[in-house]
Amino acid sequence: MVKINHYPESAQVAASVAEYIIKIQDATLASKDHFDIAISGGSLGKVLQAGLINDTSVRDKVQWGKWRVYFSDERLVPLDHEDSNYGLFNELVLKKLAHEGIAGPTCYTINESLLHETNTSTDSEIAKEYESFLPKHLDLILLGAGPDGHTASLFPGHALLKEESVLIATISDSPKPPSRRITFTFPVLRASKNIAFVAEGAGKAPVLREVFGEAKSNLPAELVNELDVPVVWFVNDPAVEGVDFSKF
Ligand SMILES: O=C(O)[C@H](O)[C@@H](O)[C@H](O)[C@H](O)COP(=O)(O)O
Repeated sequence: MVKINHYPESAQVAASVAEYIIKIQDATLASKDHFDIAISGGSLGKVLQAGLINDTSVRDKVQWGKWRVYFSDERLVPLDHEDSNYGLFNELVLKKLAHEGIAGPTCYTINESLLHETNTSTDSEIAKEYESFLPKHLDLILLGAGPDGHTASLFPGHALLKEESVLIATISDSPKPPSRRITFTFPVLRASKNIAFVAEGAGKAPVLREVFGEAKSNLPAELVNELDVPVVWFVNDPAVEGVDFSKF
């Protein structure tokens, strides 16, 4: 089941994403102690900062202390490196929360002690350890979509699209730098209770016309849409220019 929410302004996208997250957070916390949420890199950090922290009408509704935050993909660089997805979340969300005196979430990061700048022999240990952190079902996975249709670090035509034997895979040939990463595989996405995409900007329109088009594209973002999981897209109007919404 796929739903698309589109808005003229980025501020409206952020507000709508925040409202959606709070709804799932509240429904989740009504029956368990933690909210297991995965986030991605790219522009998502900015959206979360705008929607969940800067918007004071929402800020008090976020139960950060009960959040367990995972990363749908992570670049194999130190956590304070500018390419780190955790590093970005730290800069945009965690530091901002600390500055506001708000206690932050529990974050699951890659084990930096296993990271070597040039030697990739321990990358699979990093993936294996990260896999051990994952709950059976995430409550929500927030994804981005690249202009090539990739999501997390699952790239078009890559063998990892068919990976079923591990939950976290290593990738050493990512077409988008940096080339060494770990990523959720489809079994994790398939087991999630909810999935949402956030995609903004005219640069996304050509690929979203393919993802939502009549002809099957087999692009990773389209393969996520086809899962038996509720999938909601949050986009601004330029990102979906020319997209045919009739079947959604
Ligand atoms: O680590 C990564 O490369 C990101 O997780 C990636 O999958 C991102 O979500 C998309 O490329 C969309 O990026 P934007 O949000 O910047 O468009």
